[in-house]
Amino acid sequence: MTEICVSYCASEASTLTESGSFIVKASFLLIVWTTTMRQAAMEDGVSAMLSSVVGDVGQAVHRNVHGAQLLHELLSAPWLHALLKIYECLMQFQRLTPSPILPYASGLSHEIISTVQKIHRPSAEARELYSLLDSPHIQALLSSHDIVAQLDYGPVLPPLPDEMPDDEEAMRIVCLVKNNQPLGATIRRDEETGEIFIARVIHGGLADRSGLLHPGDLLVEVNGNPVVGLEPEQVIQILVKSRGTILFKVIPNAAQSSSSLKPVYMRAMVDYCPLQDSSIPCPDAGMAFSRGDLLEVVDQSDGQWWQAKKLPCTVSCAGLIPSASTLKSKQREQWWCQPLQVHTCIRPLTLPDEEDDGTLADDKHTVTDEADSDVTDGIYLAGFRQSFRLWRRTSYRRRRQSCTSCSPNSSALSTPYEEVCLYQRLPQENHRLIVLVGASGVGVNELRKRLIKLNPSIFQGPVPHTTRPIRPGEQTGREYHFVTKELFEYMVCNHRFVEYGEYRGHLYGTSTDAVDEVVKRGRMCIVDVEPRSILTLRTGKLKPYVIFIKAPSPERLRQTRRDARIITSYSVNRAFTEEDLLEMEDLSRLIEAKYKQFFDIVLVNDDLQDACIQLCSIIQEAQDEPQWIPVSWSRNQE
Ligand SMILES: Nc1ncnc2c1ncn2[C@@H]1O[C@H](COP(=O)(O)OP(=O)(O)OP(=O)(O)O)[C@@H](O)[C@H]1O
Repeated sequence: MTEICVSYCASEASTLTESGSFIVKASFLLIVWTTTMRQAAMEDGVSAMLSSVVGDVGQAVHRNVHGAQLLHELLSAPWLHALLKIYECLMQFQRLTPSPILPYASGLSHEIISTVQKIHRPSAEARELYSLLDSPHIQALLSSHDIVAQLDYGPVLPPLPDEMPDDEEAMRIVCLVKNNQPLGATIRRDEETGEIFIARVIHGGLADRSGLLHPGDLLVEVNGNPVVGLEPEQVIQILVKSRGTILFKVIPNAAQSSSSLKPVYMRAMVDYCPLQDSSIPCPDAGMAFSRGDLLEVVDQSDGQWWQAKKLPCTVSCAGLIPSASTLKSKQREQWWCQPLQVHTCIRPLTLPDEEDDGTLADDKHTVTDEADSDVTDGIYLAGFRQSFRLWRRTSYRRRRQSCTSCSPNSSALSTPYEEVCLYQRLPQENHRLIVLVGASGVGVNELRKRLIKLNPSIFQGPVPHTTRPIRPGEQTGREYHFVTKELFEYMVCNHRFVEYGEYRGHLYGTSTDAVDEVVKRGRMCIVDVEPRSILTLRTGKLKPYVIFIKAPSPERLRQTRRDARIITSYSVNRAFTEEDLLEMEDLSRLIEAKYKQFFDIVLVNDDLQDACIQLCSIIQEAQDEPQWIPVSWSRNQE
């Protein structure tokens, strides 16, 4: 069965059933009229008033007044005249119905009796009033009055018979007024019977808001044209050609479910564009999204196509998106079509690095493995040593060259959506792990260092591990955890490192234990990792909050980094070259494109001072304000 989007424009007006009784759903127009012309109706009748307005509007049509034609068609519609006749009957009925002045006269009588009783020296009239009201006859009379006054004597319409004969199906007539909004419904044709059905109603669209059209409703007529046997495209043509109002005759779907669906929140882990998807039932109703977008999925009743809105939401109407299983099968298809990629990123630990042999290092600027200043307020800033940073820098480059396809989103098995929920950290809970990622040289370490220096009793970095020999003045557990190569390799085998690598024959790494240690001490742990390591850190226990440090615009990058210095494996503290800046911009773009679904926020490192202030307030919000986290993190705390 093909499904097609009803893309003409309409709005709800009224509906009638043809089985004797009527349901009147007054349009906005009628509501306005009833309030403004109620008084006029008492005297002249609304029908007469409508005729005179139609005459006036007719003159406006002759004068080519903008919109007058549409209004004239609307006001001349037979259904509106019929509706107003019904309204007049109801008004007349209301006028003839006596209405009580007081619905509860007995209450007033009791109030008067108790007031008179309290008078110190009652007058003769007061005494007479008291005996009158207190007499059983008057009390019985008032009580009978109240019973009658409180009864509703409105006309009771007979209910629809439960079991209607087959030849007398309840037909719903839905009258809609064309405007510039899409109807928000799709139709499909049953290939066996040729019948046209409403396939789906888009949440928040006009059809949904009218409450008159539902999935499964059988479309019988459109503007008086029987549609059985027509192709969906032909039905659409009728709709496109119609002007003013559109009349649908539908047989409601008896099995309609009235259950209100609870929205589910998902983070998109893949990109999707409905215009490039030939399998979507209606591309016009589709909603594009990209990785990292937060989606409010309002309808999952169809296993293949869900309905969702993008948050923060600016439109009331939902869009069609592929369900998780539909996206997964698409991913699998794509994966099989990809050319085979040989991954070269897996290298033995002991393989010497071409950049690591030391012969390339500038003799004048030998790397000494010293940090600018290791100590602040008597507290050591761990993780800022040059060798450790250089290992990160070289491993970055190597991976980038050799393994551009090795990203989470290229995997056929990656989850297309991640269910999320709002999480508010309680004061007694551990702080969330703060993860900074960014292109090499963009300023991740600078920002991290400034943050820790600002308040070392709150912010702290994990102490890295290394196999390089301890030097005089160093302490294990302060600059590094100095361990043997065997122990390091044992930890690697046991997945105890967030990331690790080799630099000039020595191994360096950040262990999960070191991160835990900071968190357990009640501090806020700030780590700077390669983007691919985010995956290792994404656990319910650490609840990482990932901040992507982004390079500013090319002009601002050149302006702000004019006096900045970087360390490379060739030299320490040299100025940025044009090549460095181009590489940084390129890498920044690449990282964002590949990993943005894991970022909680993006911070542009333009002016250093401003970036630092922003970082502080971002971290405070991350810890104290409600944030979206994967549902699995709130369930398990492993
Ligand atoms: N916004 C900025 N304005 C000016 N200079 C900056 C800014 N941010 C960082 N810098 C400077 O740029 C240089 C490189 O920054 P940093 O050492 O933090 O890089 P990084 O991102 O940690 O890269 P790597 O991990 O390769 O060392 C430093 O000298 C730093 O002071």
